[in-house]
Amino acid sequence: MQRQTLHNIRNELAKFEGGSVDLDLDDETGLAILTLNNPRRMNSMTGKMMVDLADCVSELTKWSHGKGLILKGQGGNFCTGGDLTFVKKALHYGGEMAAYQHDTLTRLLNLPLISVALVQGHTLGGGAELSTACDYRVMSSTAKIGFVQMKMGLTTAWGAATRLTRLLGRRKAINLLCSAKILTARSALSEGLADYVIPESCDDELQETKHWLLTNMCSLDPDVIQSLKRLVVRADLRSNSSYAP
Ligand SMILES: CCCC(=O)SCCNC(=O)CCNC(=O)[C@H](O)C(C)(C)COP(=O)(O)OP(=O)(O)OC[C@H]1O[C@@H](n2cnc3c(N)ncnc32)[C@H](O)[C@@H]1OP(=O)(O)O
Repeated sequence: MQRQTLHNIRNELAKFEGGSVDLDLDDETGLAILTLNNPRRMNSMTGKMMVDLADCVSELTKWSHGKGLILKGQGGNFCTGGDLTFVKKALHYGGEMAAYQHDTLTRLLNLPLISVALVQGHTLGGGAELSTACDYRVMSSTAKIGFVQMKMGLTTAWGAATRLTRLLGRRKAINLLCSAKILTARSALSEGLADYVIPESCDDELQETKHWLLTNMCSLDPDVIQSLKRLVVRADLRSNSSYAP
């Protein structure tokens, strides 16, 4: 999509205020924390949050010290999708909103950083879609995740049908999308949607996720990690021509 068109959509989305998306970069560990911050509405996304997320992703592309990224929600839930008060007001703008999110989430997935969604509490609809824009999903033992859009008569609009099919294959993707079932962390792990379930006894899930990422995949130099991730992205893009919604 043309930059000018995205710029115009951005100006419209920015009018729908509420919440924020906050970025914290730690040069020492090489880990960035990206926080969806609208806890009163379970971190569901307003137009302004979509714009914030796009800006954070742009900032992350320039972070030379970076190795990994953790995407999380504030206050115990990951994200329950679009903020329904905003979505109802912006229904006429659904196509543009989808195109904007699609561009941002493709850029997020293709960042030269190893990304993990820390899935806690409720992760529904667009929230489940967001989690698939990370390389990995670490889940709290009590978290639940579901692509529930079809219950509202909607399809996935933020690119998850494509990403889920790549992750799990056609049969599982169709099953999750068309049943709208909500998976526990254990079921998500056995389906291959989650990569690690944090033990119930853990009292600091963010710290545990940082440890999981640093010890498993981010122990090397940032230059090496960024180069390897770029190679994987290039290989992926070569074998699949586009990320459609
Ligand atoms: C545009 C992309 C496609 C989409 O993402 S469509 C949206 C898909 N998401 C959903 O359908 C989730 C809607 N929410 C729910 O079903 C329930 O809130 C949920 C997550 C099961 C939690 O239930 P409970 O534990 O009983 O809590 P609750 O309902 O009282 O929620 C607490 C407060 O959070 C609010 N909330 C949760 N999800 C929201 C959303 N997506 N948009 C706007 N507000 C949302 C909810 O309205 C409530 O606020 P309040 O206390 O009534 O002011």
